Amino acid sequence: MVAKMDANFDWHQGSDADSLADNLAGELVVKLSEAIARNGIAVMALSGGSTPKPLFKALADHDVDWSKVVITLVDERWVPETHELSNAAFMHRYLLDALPDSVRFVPLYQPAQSVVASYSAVLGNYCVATSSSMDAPRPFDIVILGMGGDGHTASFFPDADNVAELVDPASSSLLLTCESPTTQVPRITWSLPALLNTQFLALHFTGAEKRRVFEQACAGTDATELPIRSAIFQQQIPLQVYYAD
Ligand SMILES: O=C1O[C@H](COP(=O)(O)O)[C@@H](O)[C@H](O)[C@H]1O
Repeated sequence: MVAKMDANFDWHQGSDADSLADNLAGELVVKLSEAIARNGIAVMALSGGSTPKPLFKALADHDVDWSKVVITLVDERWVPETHELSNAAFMHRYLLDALPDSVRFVPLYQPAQSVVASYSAVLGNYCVATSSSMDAPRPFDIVILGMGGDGHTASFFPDADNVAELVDPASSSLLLTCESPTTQVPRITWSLPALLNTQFLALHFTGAEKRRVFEQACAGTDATELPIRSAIFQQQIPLQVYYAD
């Protein structure tokens, strides 16, 4: 008999989206400083979409040694930065452009390559930025996930052909591709094992509609149906849920 795994999360409720973002940004600054003190470097994977806008703005106001911070994306749409769907462009607009030039950013989109062919280039850039080797890339210190109304997180979409692989905690890949009827363009995403290999894992979302999706996710266990379950039902690292109505 397979034992039923419990949901593994702590709930942090904000009074509104802005104060939630301020609280989470304050926590991230502590985690960044701890990682820098421990390793001389802090590595943070952040989500795109629209929810993180106030978080990015709040984060940029903090005094951190940004020259010791490496930032990458949890996932990306396979489009250049000039495209309106680019998560990298979103991150530049609301975070990177407000930080000192010394901060290191590892984008996931590689011009002039197919998404699958880009894995080793992305990983290579990540390893150079984090002073680690391709055999043992440095784990993340911080991962901030988002969630869509369909229960997707990262680019783990429920209607993707490869959804079982996307939510597989034993996947041997660090990067994966996602194509589905709802994604508009192909996507690249860090895999579930890569994202769970972190010191701090948070899920940041707002609004009653998404809260219902989260509650529905907690009530079942099939992660191919609601991929956010892959972050809720795992025993590697407690998920810190940051929510406001
Ligand atoms: O497509 C994406 O959507 C999710 C959630 O986005 P939001 O606009 O509803 O906040 C995001 O977490 C993911 O990184 C992004 O690529």
